Amino acid sequence: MEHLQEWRTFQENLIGASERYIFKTLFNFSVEHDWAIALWRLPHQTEKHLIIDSSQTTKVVKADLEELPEGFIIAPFDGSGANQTIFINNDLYFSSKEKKLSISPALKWDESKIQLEGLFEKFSNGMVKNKGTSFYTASSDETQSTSKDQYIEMVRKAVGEIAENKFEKVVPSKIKLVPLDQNFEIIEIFEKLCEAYPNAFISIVSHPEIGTWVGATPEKLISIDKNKMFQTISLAGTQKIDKDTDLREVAWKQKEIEEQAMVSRYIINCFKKIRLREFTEKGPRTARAGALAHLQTEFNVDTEATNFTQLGTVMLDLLHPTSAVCGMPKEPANAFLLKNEVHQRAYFSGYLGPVNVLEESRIFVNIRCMQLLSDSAVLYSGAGVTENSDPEHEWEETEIKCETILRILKE
Ligand SMILES: C=C(O[C@@H]1C=C(C(=O)O)C=C[C@H]1O)C(=O)O
Repeated sequence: MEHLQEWRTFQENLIGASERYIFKTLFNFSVEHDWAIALWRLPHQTEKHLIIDSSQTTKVVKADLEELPEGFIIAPFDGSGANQTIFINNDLYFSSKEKKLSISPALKWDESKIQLEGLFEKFSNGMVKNKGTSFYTASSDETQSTSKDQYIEMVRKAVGEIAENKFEKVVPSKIKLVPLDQNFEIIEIFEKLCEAYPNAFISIVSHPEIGTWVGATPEKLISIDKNKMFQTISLAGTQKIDKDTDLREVAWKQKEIEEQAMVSRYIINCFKKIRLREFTEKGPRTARAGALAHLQTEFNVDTEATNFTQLGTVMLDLLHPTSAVCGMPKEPANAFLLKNEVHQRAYFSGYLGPVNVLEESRIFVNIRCMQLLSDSAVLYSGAGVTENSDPEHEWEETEIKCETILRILKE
């Protein structure tokens, strides 16, 4: 009974507190206790979700959406390397809509009570008011930005190998090291990203093992909604647009049209592999991602009508990494990247998102993102190279893609 009263007071305090204060307290408390955190906002929504895994263990998982409990998944670009697919279990869940913290029924009340006592206290004392928000910083080997010459050389080499028919498309990436402002405040960055990019998936993953990744991605990998509808998209082709550009007026060149068609073809091939014919295809149409426009085609499947309940898991396995971030065919393009990219992609161009939260799974490609080090950030971006690529133009494209995050850091 005593606990119940404490819990009620705590929930009442939450209602009176600001969203930022709540996020900050939950981050600081989690980092003090080695708990993992994921904070996100879905495209076209205002509700923000935060989950905490209080197990103090790193959960390495297989991306099996039907088997996994409620939580948040983050997978690297290359699962055969040093980085692994990690799951953040939903032990504690906070929604900005309900302004309520819920404890997973799987957590035993007595045990969690001991852990949460400090949190109750922290909240009522307003102990974090004058402190910045803490986050994990994993060590990173990346100490140098990719130079323009380096990148252009890599694109030239890629065009050469495409001319030799080694592959059709490849997506070389680069990194950009940026010092962090002394007053860097991660929650403020999150809020600004949410505001600037209403149709992106905004997220922060902060985990003792993998550090902190922040992103504003326009690219859905797969989703399964409450009605068991499956969706994936092909997103590629890039051009800069103004704030008030009418998307219907945006024209595309042959290079971009072909580049995006390749991604669609890749998705349809995945459907073919599993003999699934009952999908609908919508597009391509122009989609906005901040100051950029992309070409996008939507693919939808009713998994109940087709009696294919594991479609999400099967497609996740087949699709990743798609030709939007790796290349086509996958194997030779991937071999090119392994050989020619100097940096580790780690979780860049991997995937991430909530799994089975409120009966939905929404997984996105981790692009337009950065990894946070203690006093700097590593930004990542790539550009699709085909036989018609102009190296200088591709470099410019990677610069503009970095701007998605960079302009918010500079604000
Ligand atoms: C690889 C990135 O973006 C991908 C590549 C695109 C392209 O080559 O035109 C467009 C959208 C994304 O699928 C990135 O943002 O880093």
